[in-house]
Amino acid sequence: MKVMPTSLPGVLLIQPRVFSDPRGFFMETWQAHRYQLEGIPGRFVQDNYSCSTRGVLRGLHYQLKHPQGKLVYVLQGEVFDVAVDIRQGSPTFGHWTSAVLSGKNHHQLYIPAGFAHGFCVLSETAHFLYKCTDFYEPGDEYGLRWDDPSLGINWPLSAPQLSEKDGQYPTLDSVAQEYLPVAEDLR
Ligand SMILES: Cc1cn([C@H]2C[C@H](O)[C@@H](COP(=O)(O)OP(=O)(O)O[C@H]3O[C@H](C)C(=O)[C@H](O)[C@H]3O)O2)c(=O)[nH]c1=O
Repeated sequence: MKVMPTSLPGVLLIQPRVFSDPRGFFMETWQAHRYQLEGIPGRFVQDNYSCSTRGVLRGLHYQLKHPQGKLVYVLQGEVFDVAVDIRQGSPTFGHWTSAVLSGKNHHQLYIPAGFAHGFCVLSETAHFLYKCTDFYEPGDEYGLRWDDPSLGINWPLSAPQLSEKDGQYPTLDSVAQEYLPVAEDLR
């Protein structure tokens, strides 16, 4: 397994070891000890699975009371995945990083708690799995506009299919500080 830093400290790109043979392939998608050695927490409490069609964009979402760290990957299809540092006081506040995750490259992205997360689908369908470090709390869902000009994310599409909720989120510069997570080491 190879783990590489990204332009955002704490956000890690993981290339798990894949064992291919004439039957197909085998890979471990998570292993607490090995991932903890690479700085990825061993405490995931919830797995999520979403399926989306080409052109769908889910995000940019974050939580406040129960901020979720996420280990995200694609079983089938291809997505452009984005993490945005929105932690108050962070030196990389307002910066973003991205990775193309697919059922072919098997890459994973670890996104720490306190970051906004989203992805758009580049294939006919994308089966998206992720592990979360905290539980989902219906009243604890917040988000930012996918096309926030102050973020300048280079999405590889221009007219995504959004949920009604995702189409109404504010820009980062219009969100009051108390509605933004605090960097854990600054708590
Ligand atoms: C996230 C979540 C949702 N739900 C229910 C709530 C809704 O009735 C339905 C769809 O939820 P939503 O439209 O928020 O799903 P996504 O747009 O995929 O949201 C996710 O998308 C981005 C990319 C993320 O990183 C977050 O995990 C999450 O915000 O599932 C649950 O029951 N449990 C959950 O953990």
